[in-house]
Parts: sequence; C-alpha cells; structure tokens
Amino acid sequence: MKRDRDGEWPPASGPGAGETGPAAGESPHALVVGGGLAGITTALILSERGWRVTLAEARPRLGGRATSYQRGELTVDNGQHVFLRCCTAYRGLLGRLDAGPESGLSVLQERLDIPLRAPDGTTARLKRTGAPAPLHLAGSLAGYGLLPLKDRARLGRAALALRFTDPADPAVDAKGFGPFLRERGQTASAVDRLWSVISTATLNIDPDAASLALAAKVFRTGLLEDNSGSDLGYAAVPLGEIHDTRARAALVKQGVDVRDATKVLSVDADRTVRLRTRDEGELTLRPDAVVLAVPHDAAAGLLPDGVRRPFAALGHSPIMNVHVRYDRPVLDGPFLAGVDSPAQWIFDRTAAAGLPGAGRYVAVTVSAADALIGRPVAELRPLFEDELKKLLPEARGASVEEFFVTREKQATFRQASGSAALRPGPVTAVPGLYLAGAWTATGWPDTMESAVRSGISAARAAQEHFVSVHAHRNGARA
Ligand SMILES: Cc1cc2nc3c(=O)[nH]c(=O)nc-3n(C[C@H](O)[C@H](O)[C@H](O)COP(=O)(O)OP(=O)(O)OC[C@H]3O[C@@H](n4cnc5c(N)ncnc54)[C@H](O)[C@@H]3O)c2cc1C
Repeated sequence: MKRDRDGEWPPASGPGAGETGPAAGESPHALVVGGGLAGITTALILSERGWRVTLAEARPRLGGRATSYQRGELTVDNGQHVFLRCCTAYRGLLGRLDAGPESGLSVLQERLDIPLRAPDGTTARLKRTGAPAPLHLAGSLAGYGLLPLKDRARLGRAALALRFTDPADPAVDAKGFGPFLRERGQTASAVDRLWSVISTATLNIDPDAASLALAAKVFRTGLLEDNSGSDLGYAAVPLGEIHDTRARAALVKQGVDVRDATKVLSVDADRTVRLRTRDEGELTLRPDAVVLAVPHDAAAGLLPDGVRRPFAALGHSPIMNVHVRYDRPVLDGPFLAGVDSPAQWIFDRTAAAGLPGAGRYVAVTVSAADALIGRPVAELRPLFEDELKKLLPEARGASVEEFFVTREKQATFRQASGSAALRPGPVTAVPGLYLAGAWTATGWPDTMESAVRSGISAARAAQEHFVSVHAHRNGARA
C-alpha cells in the first residue's frame, strides 16, 4: 500500500525522520509567514530538522482561524471545530503538543455516534458498529428515522457510487455533489436530512455547488473505507489553549523565534522580506526559505510580481456561530445535529469555555451561512431562540442570559466544483519560496487536517530543495 507521508506527523529524528536535516555546521534560516496550523506545523518540523526558524504572525495570537478570545468570563472559540479519526496529520499535531485525547484537552469518540433531531421532533442516530466498512453503518442507516423507508433503501446506491468515485480525477471535481446524488436516486429529503448534514459541515457550501471530488474525499475517507474514520473529535478546552498556548510553548522549546503582532509586508523574488514588527518598526530579512502559510488572498498579495496566482479566484464561504447562555442545562449530551434547521450543529461548550455555576453555554454552527451572516443580531436572536426551542425541548422553559454571534466571512475557500484546479502545491516558481495553508492542494477540504498536511508538505519541499542545492554545491566544490 502507498504510504501516505503527508498524513503522518514526521518523527523528530532517528529512523523515519525522512530526508535528514542539514549537515552539521549548516543552519539554514526559514521564515514562516502565518501562525495558523499550517505555519505552526511547518515551523515545528523545519526546526526539528535543524533549521533556524522565525515564525511571523500578524495577530497577537497563534492559531489563525482555529482560535479563541475572551468575552467576560467566557473563553469563546471563533467557531466550533471538529475533527475525525481519519485526520491523522491533525491528530499527530495534537500529539506533538501533548493535547491528544489522553491529555484530557481533546475528546475523540470511541465509536461514531451523532444524535440528530428535526424541528418537528423526529430523531435519528448516526452510529457505527465494529463491522468492517461500509457495513459498520448499515444498521444505523436502515433505522434512520429522519427518512422514509423508500429513501433509506436507496442510500446504498449513492454510497456505493461514491466509494468508486476518484477524488483525484479533475473530471470528478468539475461536477457538483447535489446533481450526482440526484442522478443516483436521492430525494430532496435524503439530501437535506442526511447527505448535507455531513457535506455542508465539512465543505461549507451547499451540496449543489460543492465539488464532487471533495465530497467523495470526505465520504470515502471518513465513512466508506475504514470503519473508524469518522469517529468524531473536538477540543475539550478553548481552541486557543491548544493552538496558541500549547503550540507557542512547543515552538519556543524547539528554538523557534515566534514573532506575533508581526506582519509581513512584501516578499521579493530574491527572498528579501519586509516585516512590520510589534513596535511598528520595519525589519528586512533574507532567509534561505520563505514559507507563506497565509490565506490564499494574502498569499496572492505577497507573491513577487510575475508569479502566477490562479488561486486568487478560490473565493470564500462564510461560517457563523451563534452563542447562547442559558440559565440551566438544555442539551442531554455533548452535541446534537439539527436537520431542516439553520441550527446545524449545537455543542455544549460550558466546561470548555470555563463557565461556572448551573448555567449552560451552547455554540451553534451555521455553515455555508451566506444567507444569514449579514443579518443583525436583532433578527438572528428571535430566529435562533425559536429554532433552539424546537430542537431542544429543555430550552423551552429556560431563560436566555446572553446571546451573541461570531461571523467568519472568510471561513474557508469556496469548495465548489472546479476548485481543485486552482489549488497549488507547496513549490512556487521562485526557488526557496513555498506555499502552505488549508487551501493548497492537499486533496482535503479546507480543514485543520488540510492545514497540517500542507505544513508537512511545505517543510518537506523546503528541506528537499535545501539538501539538493547543497549536495550540488558540495559536489561542485569537490
Ligand atoms: C468558524 C470556523 C469553523 C471551522 N470549523 C472547522 C471544523 O470544524 N473542522 C476543521 O477541520 N476545520 C474547520 N474550520 C477550518 C479551519 O479553521 C481552517 O482550515 C484552518 O484553521 C486553516 O489553517 P491555516 O493555517 O491554513 O490558515 P489560517 O488559520 O488562516 O492561518 C493563517 C495565518 O496567517 C496570518 N497572516 C495573514 N497574513 C499575514 C501576513 N502578511 N504576515 C503575517 N501573518 C499573516 C493570519 O493572521 C493567520 O493567523 C473552520 C473555520 C472557521 C473560521
């Protein structure tokens, strides 16, 4: 079987460390631009390989789009984040930061188990058994109470077709997920009440517009190829505790020069980089490697003139989170998926956010939030309070103590059909200049997993280039 090197967090040293570090006495300098998960990963790996690494992050905190902020006594995530057991690279990063499930900082279900409810009170449970994939879901889908029997009977046809759909095929990427499902007999309710629950959450776009290739990647890797792939995980603490505090400590321990509140202003074709530092001063560096681990539009703005940047057309899709504090428990588990409702995923974040007392704090995720993200709180509040009363019977008698909204207009790139062709690999036309970020060509949707994979690939590309240039120079000298 082909080894999935990008899915493995590379060992720091010893056998398996891969391409080996720079030779003794040589200590090349890398500037990693962007302190999101892609930049953190690149910086850690290059540093472990013997590079001197500077990490420049424009904001005062690390973690990029997967982070937290303080609001009174609550530590609020900018948006609820989940991962799956198949996210091997992100789980590798959690392990590297001592933040895996065994640390208590994150949770990973032993077996996939998602409770779902519709506003009319109908419920279902997406649950796996220990049977081999795809039989591990057969019982759960056969009893999926949110769909009539005739719809359930047809689910297998689309699942089987997805299992044989190649996510790497450009012709597949040119197609939409919605049309593919309809062609395979899936009704509008099957799309809304089952397929979209997973595809909208992972691809952040309506199924009709979503790339079939990315949908096939999600369903194949998560649900259809391995029985444990979709076991669900999430942080048990604020995201910032892992992606900022823990990551920063690991980077500093590793010797990385972490410069937050430091913005890269320009990168020239000879790798001369201008930065604006925390104290508003300017600094110029000329490192051996520059890794742009920034969002795609920021990368398009920083690349030197003459370098192609088709990815500037990737666009964005928004995610909105609605945050509600109740005076009492309203959820009878850690989370619930809502169907036929704008309240798509409801997570109890009381303990994670550090809220004391009997009250409860829930975070509600609205992916592909194009229609709602621009609406004022005055409109969103009655809408969501009402929806939550329909989905959570316990909320009907509860008082809302606080209601606020976080809006991420550029949460992910627009994962539409045709987007794969726009995603670049880590190597650019400028020697020593690399790209990383969840939007680059990892084959994964714009997720934490994709970000970490992109960081692994960029670090590997920088390392291989450096080693080959030096082997060439040393050969020329001999
Ligand atoms: C609300 C929300 C919910 C999400 N839910 C999930 C989920 O459930 N599961 C999941 O896996 N993914 C989820 N995602 C997606 C996930 O957060 C991203 O895919 C991932 O964090 C991207 O990491 P990154 O390092 O590629 O980019 P980013 O996190 O965007 O990091 C890039 C960094 O570069 C910095 N930067 C930009 N320009 C400069 C400059 N000129 N100089 C210096 N620094 C610069 C930025 O400040 C930023 O910190 C969600 C995203 C959002 C917003």
